[in-house]
Amino acid sequence: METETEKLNAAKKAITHIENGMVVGLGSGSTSSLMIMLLGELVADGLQINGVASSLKSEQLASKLGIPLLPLNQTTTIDINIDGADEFTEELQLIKGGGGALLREKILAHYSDLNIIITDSSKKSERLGGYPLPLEVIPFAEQKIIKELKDMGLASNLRMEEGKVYRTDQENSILDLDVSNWDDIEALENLLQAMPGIVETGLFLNSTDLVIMGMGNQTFEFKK
Ligand SMILES: O=C[C@H](O)[C@H](O)[C@H](O)COP(=O)(O)O
Repeated sequence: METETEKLNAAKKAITHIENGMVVGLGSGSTSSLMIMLLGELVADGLQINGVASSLKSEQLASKLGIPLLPLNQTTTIDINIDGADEFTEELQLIKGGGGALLREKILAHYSDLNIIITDSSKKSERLGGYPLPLEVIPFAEQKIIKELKDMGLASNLRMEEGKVYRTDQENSILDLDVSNWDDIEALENLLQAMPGIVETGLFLNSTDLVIMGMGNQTFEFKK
């Protein structure tokens, strides 16, 4: 219950950054869903914005609430992008993709002028790796990638859902990688990005401008 309040308070704070006429990136996950619901209320009250969704789930929720949506390719700019995270540090580095939406989320973060992350207090960490790192991989190569990662000393699990291999919005697989013993996270990102078949990683190392974290009844901000 407290976690829900923390998420909601962070979402409330984040939407104060949204102004009339903006193009708004809509993140994915439970915290982003709260933000989209609040945004839906503002739109119903007359706020004029266009959203760009980072997942089919967020797209469906936003459509249901009457938030006008644009495909990314039809935008000239995304003024603000509001999204959640699975883990963050005070250096504004993140692990994302617990809900499998990391690829589109990373694309939106790249093309946005301002990136705001909203979380509850359980997401704050001294160093990344407490949460398994999601990797979006091409199914064709998933077993090869699992083996190569194992040879690098990295254990990974193929994500499953209801007894079947989980599929992303792009019909790819997710490997959840244990990076808790890996010290140099930047070097790891470079290694993973260089492996054919890994489409994207859930490491968001340089894109975030502001993290708004709910804690109890308060919110705390971490910025660059
Ligand atoms: O793929 C999912 C996203 O990266 C989410 O933003 C992340 O998993 C956090 O989700 P939640 O707000 O539900 O904790």
